Amino acid sequence: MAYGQTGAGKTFTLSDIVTDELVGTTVEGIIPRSAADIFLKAETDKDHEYHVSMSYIQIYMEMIQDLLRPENSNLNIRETENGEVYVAGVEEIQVKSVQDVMKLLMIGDQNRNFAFTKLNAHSSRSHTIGMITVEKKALQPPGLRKALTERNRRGSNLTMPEKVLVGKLFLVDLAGSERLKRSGSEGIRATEAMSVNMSLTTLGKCISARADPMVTHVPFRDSKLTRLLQESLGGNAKTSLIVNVAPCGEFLQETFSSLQFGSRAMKVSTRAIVNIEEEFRVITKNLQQALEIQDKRLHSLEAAVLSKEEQLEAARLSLELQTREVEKLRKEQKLRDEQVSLSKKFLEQLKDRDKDWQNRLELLKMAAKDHLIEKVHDQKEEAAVKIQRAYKKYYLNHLQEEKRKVEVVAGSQLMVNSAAKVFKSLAAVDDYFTKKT
Ligand SMILES: Nc1ncnc2c1ncn2[C@@H]1O[C@H](COP(=O)(O)OP(=O)(O)OP(=O)(O)O)[C@@H](O)[C@H]1O
Repeated sequence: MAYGQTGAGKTFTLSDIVTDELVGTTVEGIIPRSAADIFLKAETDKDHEYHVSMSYIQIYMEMIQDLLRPENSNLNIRETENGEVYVAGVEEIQVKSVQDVMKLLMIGDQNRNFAFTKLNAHSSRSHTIGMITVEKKALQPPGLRKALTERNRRGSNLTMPEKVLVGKLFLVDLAGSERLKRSGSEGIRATEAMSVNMSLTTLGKCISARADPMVTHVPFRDSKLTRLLQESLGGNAKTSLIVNVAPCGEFLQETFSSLQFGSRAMKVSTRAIVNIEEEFRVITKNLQQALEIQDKRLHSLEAAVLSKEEQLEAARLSLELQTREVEKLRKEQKLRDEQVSLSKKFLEQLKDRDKDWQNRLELLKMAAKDHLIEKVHDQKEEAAVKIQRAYKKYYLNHLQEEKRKVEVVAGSQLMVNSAAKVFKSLAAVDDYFTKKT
């Protein structure tokens, strides 16, 4: 971390690579040197695998901007469950060489200058923080890797969690620490200067608090800078503070306060421990797999629930239809019952009427019978009379005829006697019929 007034050489110390072509020497800042150290170590260590990534941000007026993705201009600081502070959503780019690191620094500085030109501000008004994360993982012995591959081929899904060392290097180029009065700022410049002042003052307070074992509260949360550097200021970290001072007498006051700041910082002791974590990629992969399985289960459960809901809905509809049908049938049955009851009543009435009619019919029959008998009797008698008359007429005619014949044959006595007998019998018949009529 480089502290000092503007122009005192903080950026030069941290990131510049200056080549003196006349003498043929190159002076490199701390960042290129640190990166070179890291990559040299990674290259020569054959027992471990290294993964190096880099982020580059600036804090301007208490806003965190990602210099590798400048559109992310107001990032938030978050804390993990372990109390590790990090910038949420910051771009982390893998780097494989010092050149990669310097290229990203250059891109970040260009974005920073572009942003400041747009704001008509000076780059010394912001703190820049380059973060290099190194993950060191022990390589798996080839035999173990082979055995694992073999087991997985047979259907297992084994991923052996590996222990990795994780280290973070914060390279902090603080904003110029000159006094507000000297910067002679007004308006937005004054606000910028106050913001820088506030964060540097908070940094001083945190360092003082850390340096004093009697003080328990350290105001890390008072500024974004101290919040982010919380671990570096006396926590689980190794911290180096470079105080840059200008050699001119003109800046005596600034030089004095910068040295005071440095001397306070010297009292702060840090305690670094090795950060061993399970490799997050393996954990992520395992979690991802577990998540996918859960997702699938969830989907199938959702589908099952959906199908059950559909079945339930169908059953509910069917029940509703059946209930309506039953209700309809019940009403129809009620109507039918009413009709049956009415029909029964009507039938009873009909029966009564039928009885009545039967009686009447009987009476009529009897009357008709009597009438018929009477009529038949009359007709019989009438017919008998008619027959008697017809007989009488016939016998009379016959007798007349016989008489005439007798008269014709009157010559014989026998005939006369016979005739007399006939006349006698005829007279008897005539008498009989005459009596009858
Ligand atoms: N030790 C040095 N040798 C040669 N040149 C230097 C040295 N220190 C600083 N300079 C030069 O001084 C100028 C200002 O330095 P630099 O930009 O590093 O200051 P700074 O403290 O980072 O300022 P700011 O706060 O504005 O960022 C640069 O041109 C730089 O090259």
